Amino acid sequence: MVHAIEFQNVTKAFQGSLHNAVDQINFTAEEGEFITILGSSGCGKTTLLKMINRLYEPDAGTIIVFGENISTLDPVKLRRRIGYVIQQIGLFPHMTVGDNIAMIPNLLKWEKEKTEARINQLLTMAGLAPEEFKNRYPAQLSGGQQQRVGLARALAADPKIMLLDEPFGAIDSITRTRLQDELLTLHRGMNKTFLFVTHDIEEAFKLGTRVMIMNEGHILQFDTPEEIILHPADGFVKSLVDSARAKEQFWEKFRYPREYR
Ligand SMILES: Nc1ncnc2c1ncn2[C@@H]1O[C@H](COP(=O)(O)OP(=O)(O)OP(=O)(O)O)[C@@H](O)[C@H]1O
Repeated sequence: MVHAIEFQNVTKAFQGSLHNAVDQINFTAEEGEFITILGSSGCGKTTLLKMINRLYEPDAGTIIVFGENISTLDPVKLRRRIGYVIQQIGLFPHMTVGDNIAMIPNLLKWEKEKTEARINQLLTMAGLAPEEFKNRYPAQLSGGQQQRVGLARALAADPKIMLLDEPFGAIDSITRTRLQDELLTLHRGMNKTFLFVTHDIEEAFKLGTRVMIMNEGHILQFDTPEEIILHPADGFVKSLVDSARAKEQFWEKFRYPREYR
């Protein structure tokens, strides 16, 4: 079976650090999964994600994406096949919303009409009327709208994998809840693999079909939210779950039918 993503004994250390940022990690992610990666600051979440699009190179181990060892691929071409959304959004301020979304299609030399249709489709999907938003500049958008455009841009060339690094971290909680719901709906309509980094346990359990819990460069548990709640792998995971389940909103995730999770 070809996995969407496979990590085989992957290790990454940064100079001057006492322990490995990511230490001998093994896991597989399948097509269509929504995986959330949860852990406290500095546990290696971002490092893990950035190795998938080769913004970081591992010191040891192998990463395989849809059957291909990514170390053998051209990093630039690999990145065009993988959507990437970060907290800081990274929209180009001097480019309109439409041009931001068209960035990868233009690099891939799509026909103008095809790109135009894709911009309209993605903006509509992101809840932004194309005629109203296409020609605006990022500074003329709210934070939540900018994040929607960031998502639309990452989806432009229809990547099979989406890497999302705390995309809603800087957004107020009301907008954040709405964006989470929209992202779930979006994911349901696509057969894409999402890897979503967060340090917010409620967000991780609400969004993830499986949750990867990390600590100090290791994966402590990687399972469905239900399994983690029922059978926490160790004391660390148990205390994490206990701290969250006391809060009412933790249970909101169960609004979502099981077959979608
Ligand atoms: N470019 C870098 N140079 C040196 N050390 C780094 C670099 N990037 C990350 N590290 C270190 O590697 C470890 C893991 O960092 P990483 O950014 O992956 O953590 P994280 O779990 O994403 O944290 P956060 O939630 O704070 O973003 C940390 O100890 C960090 O200080």
